[in-house]
Amino acid sequence: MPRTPVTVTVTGAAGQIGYALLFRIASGQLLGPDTPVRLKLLEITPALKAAEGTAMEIDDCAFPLLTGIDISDDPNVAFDGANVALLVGARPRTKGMERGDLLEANGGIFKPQGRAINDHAADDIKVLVVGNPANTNALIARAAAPDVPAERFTAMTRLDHNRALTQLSKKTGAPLSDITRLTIWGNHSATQYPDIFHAEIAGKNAAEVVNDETWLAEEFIPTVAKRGAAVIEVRGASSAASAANAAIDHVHTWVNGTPEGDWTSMAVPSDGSYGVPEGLISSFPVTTEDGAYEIVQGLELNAFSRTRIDASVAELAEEREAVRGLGLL
Ligand SMILES: NC(=O)C1=CN([C@@H]2O[C@H](COP(=O)(O)OP(=O)(O)OC[C@H]3O[C@@H](n4cnc5c(N)ncnc54)[C@H](O)[C@@H]3O)[C@@H](O)[C@H]2O)C=CC1
Ligand SMILES: O=C([O-])CC(=O)C(=O)O
Repeated sequence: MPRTPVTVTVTGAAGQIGYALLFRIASGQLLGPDTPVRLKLLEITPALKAAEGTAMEIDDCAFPLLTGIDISDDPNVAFDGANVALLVGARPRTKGMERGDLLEANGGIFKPQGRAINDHAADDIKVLVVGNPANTNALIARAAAPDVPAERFTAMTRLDHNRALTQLSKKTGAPLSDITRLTIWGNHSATQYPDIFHAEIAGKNAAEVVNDETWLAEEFIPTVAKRGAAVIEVRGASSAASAANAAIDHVHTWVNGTPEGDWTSMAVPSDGSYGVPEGLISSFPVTTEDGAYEIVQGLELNAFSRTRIDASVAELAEEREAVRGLGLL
């Protein structure tokens, strides 16, 4: 018997991430090969035609799992009945900007969308915020949705996680499949902290395998943290297909679970774990099972890690104050 379709709402559907994301969702890569999908696309009015063009192409793929596509410029319509919401629509940064520079331009998008999710989404709604500054935009959306459990609002640090996996694999020569328990802590910004002290390579401690503190501090961490800017510099536009890939990974893991013995990185509302003030949407190591996630508990943090996590969390607290000042919380 065919399963009930899952409604997936994607904002910014006509943008570059949207173009790399929608076909993969419709093909079953987001939720799995047995789950039919209904797509709902949200765009601003001037971009509706471009979204329609993308929808025509999706139709032309004849994806067996896709049961329909609706397009709207009204968040109340686009989030109606949504089980999964991917909030991608926002302005990307350009050369020379930090993601935090987008707070004012993009923050205003997420309050009405949070409200629309509150009023119209399905009871089991799961939200992933991709649009930058992702953590604080998720905070804004969450604050506008008081009837939705706070933990359903998450932001994306999976791209950072994937970037860190590849850098570690290149340094050690270990295959990606041997690397587990890597963590991105904090903000999706240049202050983020990619942590290999608890990571394992084929079961051995990754920091001990690397055994090179200079590489860790001067190459690995800045390369991962500034990778978005490096891509903008070289490509002339911000990461799109890799961001779409990470969004697929984030939701797929949330819905389908982390492998035994491993975890992933997700920015989620803090419950006070690891001294991160409650409510801030900060990246943590998380495990997932049956569509729910839990922050991994009990990791010991050395002074090197503690200082970096504190710096990134302090930035999140500053961003929260800034959007409070803008009347967005
Ligand atoms: N968290 C992460 O790891 C990453 C986040 N990003 C962020 O994702 C966002 C989107 O990036 P791109 O697709 O490259 O940008 P883009 O400019 O190609 O597309 C953005 C789309 O959003 C639409 N949009 C704007 N306001 C909207 C609203 N109120 N409702 C619905 N749609 C709206 C625009 O019309 C446009 O089609 C940017 O903020 C970018 O910085 C990008 C890469 C990674
Ligand atoms: O850096 C940017 O502006 C886009 C982004 O978030 C990333 O690539 O990580």
